[in-house]
Amino acid sequence: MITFENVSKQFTGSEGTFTAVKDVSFEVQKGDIYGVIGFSGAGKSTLIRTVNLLEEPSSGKVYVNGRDMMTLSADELRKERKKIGMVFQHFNLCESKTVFENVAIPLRLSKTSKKDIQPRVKELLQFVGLGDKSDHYPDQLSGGQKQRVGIARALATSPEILLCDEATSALDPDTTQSILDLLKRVNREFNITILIITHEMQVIRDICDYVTVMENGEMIESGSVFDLFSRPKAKTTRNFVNAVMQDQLPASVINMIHKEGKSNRLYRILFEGDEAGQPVLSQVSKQYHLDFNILHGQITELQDQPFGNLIVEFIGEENNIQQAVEHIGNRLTVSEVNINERD
Ligand SMILES: Nc1ncnc2c1ncn2[C@@H]1O[C@H](COP(=O)(O)OP(=O)(O)OP(=O)(O)O)[C@@H](O)[C@H]1O
Repeated sequence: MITFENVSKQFTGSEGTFTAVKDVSFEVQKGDIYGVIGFSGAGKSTLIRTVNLLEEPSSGKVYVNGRDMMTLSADELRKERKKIGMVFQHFNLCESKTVFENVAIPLRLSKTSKKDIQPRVKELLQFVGLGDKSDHYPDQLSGGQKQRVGIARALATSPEILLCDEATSALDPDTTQSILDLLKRVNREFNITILIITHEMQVIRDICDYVTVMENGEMIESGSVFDLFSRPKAKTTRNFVNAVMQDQLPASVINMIHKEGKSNRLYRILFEGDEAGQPVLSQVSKQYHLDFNILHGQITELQDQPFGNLIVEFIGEENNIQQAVEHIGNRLTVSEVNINERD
């Protein structure tokens, strides 16, 4: 649906040329929610803006529905842009217009007949939960409500793609969650493909199917959200994952282990899908006569599947521990944790 092929973008200013995006290639399939995560300045905004050519790539290509956006005539580009809605971090609402009029803007621009505008806007406001705010002005709304107006406006012309540029970054955690739930409904109910850029790993965890991690303009890691969370490779990715999954032992636990001077073995166990519901630890504990101590971790949901990441200490005979780990490894992902080398 959206293909980035070796996309690079340079900006030239008084201080010379700066490369904001370097050789980025990935594909967003129809119906997916695809996230791009990175710190400030990683090049995310520049990249997302190449999709509707708000920013022209310096080299490489961006295809939308198989069409190279750079080769379109002005008229064709206008038509393609109608199929791409955009949601912004700071909402970009027109403060002097009512909620109704803000949502109607794209309909008026696309010359929708007056009699069709009224029911369409009403339907959109109902969908985003603002059916009673039609005559309000933006300054009478909370941040979350403003973003709902922004989403309704982006959906007005029934786009196939929604681009979200840090759509939740200006919102508090509860409001973020409600906007993410709304974006998920947009995706599921209208089958709209969503490309979202963010610096918040929670956004990736909660709604995305696939993710690309960017750093200094480059893609450093890419894959399904499940794979990236369960097996992050790059250091930056691990830091992002750790921010929401707490998959590293906290210093207090490490200090406690050092203080006790115990040499028992610690293992990281990843539970995925159906396995997350199985009593694996109590089974091996009985079978191999071991005690176990869950030192850290959590069970959460990724892409609508349970996912657990636990750090467990086994206490017992070395031989039994080895057999238990082998047993667990036949069903789950298990690896030894060395507390002296933080991974
Ligand atoms: N029009 C421009 N002219 C010059 N430099 C630019 C321009 N737009 C972006 N940049 C630079 O390109 C780099 C990437 O910016 P970009 O906004 O794409 O990053 P980002 O990952 O979206 O970060 P943020 O979340 O802070 O916007 C930054 O160093 C920025 O200063």
